[in-house]
Amino acid sequence: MSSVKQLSNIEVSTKILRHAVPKMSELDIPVTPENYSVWYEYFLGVNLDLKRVVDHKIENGEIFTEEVNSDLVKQFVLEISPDVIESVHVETQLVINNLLEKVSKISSGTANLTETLTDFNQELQKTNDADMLYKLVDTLVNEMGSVIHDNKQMEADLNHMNEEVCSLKSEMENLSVVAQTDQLTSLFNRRAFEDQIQVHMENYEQNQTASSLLVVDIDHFKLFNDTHGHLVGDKVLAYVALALKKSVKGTDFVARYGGEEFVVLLPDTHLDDALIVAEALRKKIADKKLTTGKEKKHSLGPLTVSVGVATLNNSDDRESYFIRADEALYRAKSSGRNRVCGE
Ligand SMILES: Nc1nc2c(ncn2[C@@H]2O[C@H](COP(=O)(O)OP(=O)(O)OP(=O)(O)O)[C@@H](O)[C@H]2O)c(=O)[nH]1
Repeated sequence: MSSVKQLSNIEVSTKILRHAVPKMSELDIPVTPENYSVWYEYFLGVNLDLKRVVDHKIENGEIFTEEVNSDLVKQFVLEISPDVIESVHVETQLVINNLLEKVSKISSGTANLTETLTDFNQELQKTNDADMLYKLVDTLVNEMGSVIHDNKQMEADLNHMNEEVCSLKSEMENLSVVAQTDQLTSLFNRRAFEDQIQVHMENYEQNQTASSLLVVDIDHFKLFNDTHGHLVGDKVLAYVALALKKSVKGTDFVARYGGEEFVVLLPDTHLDDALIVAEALRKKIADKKLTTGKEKKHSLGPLTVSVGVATLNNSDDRESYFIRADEALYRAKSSGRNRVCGE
C-alpha cells in the first residue's frame, strides 16, 4: 500500500481541507479544483519538491498570480499519478459523507429543540401570577432562540460547504479524465495504458486470466505528414484511433502510446485470437480509401499499419510484456510493413 493510501482517511482529508482553504484565501488564490490539488499535495506533505518550491515562493513574498498558480498546476498536478487523484476522490467523498451526517444531525436536533421550546413558551404564557419566573424563562427562551438561530446559520454554512465539496469532487473527476486522455484522439493516453497493463498483470496473477497486447504503428507516417502536412496527419491519427476503437470489443482497451503508435489490450484473449483481431484491424485500415477536400475527391493514397502481438506469460513484468509486442512490431516493419507479426 502506498504512503498516500495509508494517509487516506477522513481525519487527514478534513485536516488538509481546514489548512488548505484558509491558506489559499490568505494568499489570494482562487479555490479551483486544480489549485486545490496543489495545496492538497502541499499539506499532505509527501511531495517534497512541491513543498520546497511553494515554501520558497512564500518566503520570498512572491504573489501567487494566475500564471504562478497555473505553472504549479502544470508542474505538479498534471504530474500527480492517477493513484493520488483516485485517493483525492475517495477522501473528498468521505468529507461529503461526514458533512451530510452532520447536516442531518443538526437538522433533526434543531427541529426537536424548536418544538420543546415552543411548547414550553406557550405553557408559560398561560401563567399570569408568576411574573418573575416568566421573565427568567422568557430570557431563557430568547437565548435558546439565538442558539437555534446559530444552529441554523451553521446548518446553512455546512450546506454551502457541502455544495462546494460536491462541485470540487466533480471537477476532480474531470481532472482525472483529462489526465488519462490523449487530447488529439480522445483515446486513453500512455499513463492510462500503464495502469491498465498493471490491471491485466494482477488479473493474470490472481485468476490466470489471459491477456494479449497489440502494438499498432502507422507505416511511413513521416512521409504522409511530409506529403500532406501535419494537419492532415493529425486527422489521420484521429481516424486510425476511431477505427481501432470501433473494431474491438467494449472490454478491450485502446490507447495512443505516443506519436503514430497505438496499443490495444485484449483481456481474456490468447495469442491465436489476438492475431485474428490484429489482422482484422490491419485489413480494415488498409481497405479504407482515405480522401480529403470538400468533395472528398482528393485521394490521400494508401494508409497501412503494422502490428506486433504478444501474450502475457508467467515470467513477464510490465516492461517485458510490452517489449515482446514491440519486438514483434519491429519484425512486421522490417519484413515489409502492412502486416501482423506474433511473438
Ligand atoms: N501529424 C502528426 N504527426 C505526428 C504526431 N506525432 C508524431 N508524428 C509524426 O510521426 C512521424 C513518425 O515517423 P517515423 O518514426 O520516422 O516513422 P514512420 O515514418 O511512420 O515510419 P515507419 O514507422 O518505419 O513505417 C514523424 O514524422 C512525427 O513527426 C502527431 O501528433 N501529429
